Amino acid sequence: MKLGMIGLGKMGGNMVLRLLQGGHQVVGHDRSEAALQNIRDHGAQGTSDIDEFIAALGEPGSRAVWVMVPAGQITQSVIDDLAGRLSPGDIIIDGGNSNFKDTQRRAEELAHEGLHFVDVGTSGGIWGLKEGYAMMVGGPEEAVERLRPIFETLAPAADRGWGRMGPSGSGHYVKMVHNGIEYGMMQAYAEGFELMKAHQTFNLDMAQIAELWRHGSVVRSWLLDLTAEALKNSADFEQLSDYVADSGEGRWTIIDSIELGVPTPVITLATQMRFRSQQEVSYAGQMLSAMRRAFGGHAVKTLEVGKQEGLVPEVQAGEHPKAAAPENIPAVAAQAGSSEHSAAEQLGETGQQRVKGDE
Ligand SMILES: NC(=O)C1=CN([C@@H]2O[C@H](COP(=O)(O)OP(=O)(O)OC[C@H]3O[C@@H](n4cnc5c(N)ncnc54)[C@H](O)[C@@H]3O)[C@@H](O)[C@H]2O)C=CC1
Ligand SMILES: O=C(CO)[C@H](O)[C@H](O)COP(=O)(O)O
Repeated sequence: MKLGMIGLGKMGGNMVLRLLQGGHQVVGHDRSEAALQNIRDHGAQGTSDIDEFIAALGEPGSRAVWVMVPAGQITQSVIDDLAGRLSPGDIIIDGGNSNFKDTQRRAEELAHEGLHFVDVGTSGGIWGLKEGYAMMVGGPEEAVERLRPIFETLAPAADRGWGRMGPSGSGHYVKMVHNGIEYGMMQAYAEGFELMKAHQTFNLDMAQIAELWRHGSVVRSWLLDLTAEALKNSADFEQLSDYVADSGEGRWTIIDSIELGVPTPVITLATQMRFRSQQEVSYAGQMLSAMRRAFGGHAVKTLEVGKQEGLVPEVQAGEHPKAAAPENIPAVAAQAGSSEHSAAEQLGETGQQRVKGDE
């Protein structure tokens, strides 16, 4: 079958290669010359000229274009552009991680133009080329049937790993929940391993445990396989930042759970943990420190930039990269009126004195 592919990045590029291997004819379009060259090197036609791309797709009414670009505004503008160029009977496929509500709206709008819209929640990442892609398909049955040869080639096997979920939006909806589950599973592994690493009594080897659990354990999974591989290369692992991005699917899953009144505590907390990781400094955390200092006279940690405040850490500084010991502890000690006591004790006394003074 002939298929047009717009977006030849990590996903679209490899999907083109898998389709070529399956004997399909593919025309690719991307803004990136390197991405185009990659598919040309493997025998596909690739062009950055959208008119040339459309012309190469075949007869109006029988054409199919798979869109595999970043979700959101880019997907919207690519679909808008396609809608103006295609004809009734043609199919647009959105294989990205689009919000299912956008998909429902797009399907309705495109139906008015006589265009079929098929949403495909696609899973498999960069491994899909070799292993095949799991595809959760939504949209009109007739259009999905026409695309069967494409799904059968992209899937891990012709009769497995893909299927029509229901009407437009259902494919992206199921993929959204899939990714919510992904967040929860990832978070559970990450927490368990962090706990074992912190429990220093046994000096446990994380790489050894991850590898061991891959074989026969109840918690073995593909995510664990990838984790075990990552832990083998400790030099690479240790230089990773703890910033964890999120591209929307977790947030939308939580919104859906709120709208339906269905509890999703694991997915929700896993998503919230990503938000926390994305903060350089937590305003809420600063506020907690301010309150503790105010009501209890407790010592609090300061940021590097806030050293001049001269606050005393309760715990030895340097344990957390986001906090540092103030350098002017002696100044605080002097202020507290005694250099005999520990700085933390002195700060506590200062707090008590201030409360007394206020009365
Ligand atoms: N990377 C992953 O593991 C997965 C990604 N997805 C989804 O697949 C979609 C694509 O993701 P990736 O391939 O990872 O992204 P990517 O960033 O690797 O590739 C996107 C490609 O689209 C091209 N592009 C951007 N704007 C364009 C435009 N206006 N016209 C033509 N080409 C344009 C870029 O040049 C790039 O080659 C996204 O919606 C993503 O959420 C879905 C499942 C897994
Ligand atoms: O769909 C995917 C995997 O199934 C993509 O890798 C997606 O980008 C992962 O979500 P996030 O970026 O929010 O971690």
